[in-house]
Amino acid sequence: MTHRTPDGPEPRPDLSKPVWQPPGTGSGADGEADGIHQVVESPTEQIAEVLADPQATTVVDPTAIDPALADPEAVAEAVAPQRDIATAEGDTLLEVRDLTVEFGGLAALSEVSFDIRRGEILGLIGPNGAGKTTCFNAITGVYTPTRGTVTFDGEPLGKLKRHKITRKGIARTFQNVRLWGEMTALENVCVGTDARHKTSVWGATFRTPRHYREERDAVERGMALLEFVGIAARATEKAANLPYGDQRRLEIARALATEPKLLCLDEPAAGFNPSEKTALMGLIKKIRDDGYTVLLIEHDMRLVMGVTDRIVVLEFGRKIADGAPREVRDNPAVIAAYLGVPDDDIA
Ligand SMILES: Nc1ncnc2c1ncn2[C@@H]1O[C@H](COP(=O)(O)OP(=O)(O)OP(=O)(O)O)[C@@H](O)[C@H]1O
Repeated sequence: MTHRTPDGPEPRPDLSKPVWQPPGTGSGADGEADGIHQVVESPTEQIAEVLADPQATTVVDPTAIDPALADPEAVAEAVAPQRDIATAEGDTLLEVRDLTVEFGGLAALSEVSFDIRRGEILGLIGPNGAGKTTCFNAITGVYTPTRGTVTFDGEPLGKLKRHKITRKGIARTFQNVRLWGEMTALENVCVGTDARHKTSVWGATFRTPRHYREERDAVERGMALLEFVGIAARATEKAANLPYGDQRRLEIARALATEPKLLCLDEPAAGFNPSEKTALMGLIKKIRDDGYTVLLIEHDMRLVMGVTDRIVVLEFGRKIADGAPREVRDNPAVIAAYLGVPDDDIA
């Protein structure tokens, strides 16, 4: 079976079967590969068994699969293996300068500049059509800016393609859920880890020891990620069968699987009820506390005010405010933009 990526026709590996083979059945012709099989231990084997079971679409007990998943600290460590950031927290991670995106004659984004600092949650807000998604798309390589620059971790992103930007450490979720519906939750997350794999096509074809090791690590980290976002019990459920809220969490887990330095969330709470929104706020803070930097587009002001460290406000493609949540909330231009006060009335 060929899986398609949400954005394009790139063929995906078939992960609907266990991602490795039992000892003695490997296609590797030499004993080396079998040697690797023999060091595969539970919990990985147990996860493989669960995945191999065609009836395994029900709730599983993650801690029965891997007792380490009961320890939140161990889970947090597995989710963010690089979280001891070499550069100090608070340094600039992403620099947007004079970013302009035009569609025909329409400027969806005009000369927008802001920074994202390491370890913060930055909110990007604004009324409908303000240019938030366009800004996201220009940062993540979906659109090529008409003018302006985006510098990430000290390097200009220029006209880099999306997958190269992902490899540099920017991951995102989309306004509309984009998952591989026929794949299980765990498989969706394991695909996210592909971005960090070093196995060559040759290595994958001939199933080298490194290939096995990477697949095994992907499954173990995948389970930790699902536990981290709160859906490990649904690991073996097809993504399409998950409740909507869990699908949103799965998207976040899959984005985290690429080990990003910056996680961009495009309206992650869209369609949530108030209690789901509160729970999501907790998750976003937990992600930040685990060492990630987060860029959050969100319509819900309460959520944005409650979770962000700083906020950038756009209106009609231009930045109208930038600051701490309280400053932004009290800014007359922001109030006018949201409440539709005539320009003349703005102090
Ligand atoms: N691919 C495109 N082609 C033409 N116009 C576009 C395109 N993408 C966005 N726009 C226009 O650019 C402007 C900004 O849209 P954008 O989606 O970035 O706003 P937004 O702040 O994310 O809005 P919303 O909150 O409704 O999602 C809008 O006028 C929109 O119609």
